[in-house]
Amino acid sequence: MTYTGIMRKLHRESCGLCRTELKNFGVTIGKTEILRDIDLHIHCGELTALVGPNGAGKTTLLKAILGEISHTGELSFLDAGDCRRNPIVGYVPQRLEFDTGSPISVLDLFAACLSSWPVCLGHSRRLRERASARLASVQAEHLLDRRLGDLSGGELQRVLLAMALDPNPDLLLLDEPVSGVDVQGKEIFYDLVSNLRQQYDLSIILVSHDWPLVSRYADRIVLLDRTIQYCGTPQEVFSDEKILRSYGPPVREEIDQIRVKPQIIPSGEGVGA
Ligand SMILES: Nc1ncnc2c1ncn2[C@@H]1O[C@H](COP(=O)(O)OP(=O)(O)OP(=O)(O)O)[C@@H](O)[C@H]1O
Repeated sequence: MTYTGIMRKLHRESCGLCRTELKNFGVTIGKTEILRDIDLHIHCGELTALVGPNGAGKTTLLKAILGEISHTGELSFLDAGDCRRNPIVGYVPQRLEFDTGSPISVLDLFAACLSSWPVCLGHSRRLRERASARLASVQAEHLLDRRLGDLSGGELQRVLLAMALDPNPDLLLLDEPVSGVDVQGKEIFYDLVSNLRQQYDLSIILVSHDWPLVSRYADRIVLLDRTIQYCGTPQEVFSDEKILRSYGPPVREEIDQIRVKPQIIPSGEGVGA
């Protein structure tokens, strides 16, 4: 195979070799230990759903991976050539806080993040093309000149997703990215994420309380409560009576519904946490 052929394979299909590794990872804030003993491999082309009760430490884990708060243990990215380095991390927050009456456009937002040139002095053609291409990858090119405050919840999250893909991340973090969005908007968003995972061979961690969506889109589920309680495919999680028992009545009901109307799409076998 030629070099170009290999590169195309690495970048367009899941090579299964690249991974972000968390080893003996923990977070302590003040005297409070919030996370401990997290050992996790997140492979390329894989969507890992992070599920757990309120206060389990899900957001804290994402913040520590992003470097917003300090952690103990190791975080590294291993590429297909076995080179270890810090991962490039993309992040889509639950929501973006901004003044909805502000005249700022989607292009202005890209400009503020991608360039040091003052937004009020206009945008270069190059920046416009770059933002446009990123938006096209999430089917949102038409939103480029729209005012941020005029976007629907689903459209805004797609814009944030496009921004999280620039530069190409090794690991994409999604923190309940569509919690306030209607069912159709949610499906559009997750279909996109699922396609991007394959197209760009992305590793993704998705925090969600939405069991039906998780069962449909995740390759792997990590149950977190201060540390990893369980790690397995959706099929393994939903067929483990012990796990179902320990996840309380509300979750149990949702899971029972999923089992009555199965939505699980079989995925790869490896769960190697
Ligand atoms: N800066 C902080 N100082 C002290 N404790 C904190 C701090 N930030 C978070 N915590 C605590 O850490 C625990 C985990 O919080 P975190 O927000 O990560 O949970 P979560 O799993 O994301 O919860 P939820 O599902 O409700 O969003 C909580 O008990 C929270 O009160």
